[in-house]
Amino acid sequence: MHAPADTDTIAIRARNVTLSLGTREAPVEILKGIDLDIARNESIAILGASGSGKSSLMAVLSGLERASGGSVIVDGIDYGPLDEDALARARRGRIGIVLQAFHLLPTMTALENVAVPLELAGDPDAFARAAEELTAVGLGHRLHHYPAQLSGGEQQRVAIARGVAPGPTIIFADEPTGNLDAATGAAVIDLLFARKHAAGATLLIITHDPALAERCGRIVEMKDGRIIGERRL
Ligand SMILES: Nc1ncnc2c1ncn2[C@@H]1O[C@H](COP(=O)(O)OP(=O)(O)OP(=O)(O)O)[C@@H](O)[C@H]1O
Repeated sequence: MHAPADTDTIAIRARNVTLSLGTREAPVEILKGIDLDIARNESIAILGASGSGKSSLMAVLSGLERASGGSVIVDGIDYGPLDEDALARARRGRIGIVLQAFHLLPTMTALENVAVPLELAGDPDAFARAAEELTAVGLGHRLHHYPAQLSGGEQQRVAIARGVAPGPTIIFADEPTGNLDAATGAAVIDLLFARKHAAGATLLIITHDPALAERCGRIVEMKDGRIIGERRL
């Protein structure tokens, strides 16, 4: 495994990435040859209609799903030759994922939702670190509340704290404002960008909200498993 020369500037490099799911008899081609370079510290929005392949692309770039073809190099590490354990190690501490708030575990408090993944990753100060991160997203007074006791915006802030707490170099956010009203969504995005800047991380946001996409420095548009356009702001 060798690092390409431009590891210093490129966070993610995807080359001719394909993804086929479904069965062997009836494969469904979901990603159809994606080429994408994402620079370090960049903020990039992947915009596209429902079913265009945005979440699938995020899954492949974040190492949750393996590409069927092509190559994915993240932080200079080629995912291709890695076995499951090596891939999990490569993701740990490097990739932060902010999902929609409903993915919080309902039986755990806000603090536990953030701390337990840190603890599982071997952080000896998991609870202190989690409390710090929740305080940074304005939830220092809600540490022991369960998700059902929090508003939608507060739950999304817990999801941000959970994604950002391990100090990732790349943050992936899938529809982070999906279930929020416009004002709450804008506040959540302010917070996501603030945490991105504090961490000096690269940020990739999946959305079908053009207003959210405009907050990023670069917008890539997908349709039917392909990138069909891009613009820089
Ligand atoms: N496991 C699977 N098997 C077969 N097809 C799948 C599978 N997972 C996703 N798909 C299909 O792949 C396509 C892309 O899905 P994906 O979730 O990546 O789109 P998306 O752009 O993120 O959509 P949305 O905005 O609705 O979340 C869809 O047509 C979906 O039905």
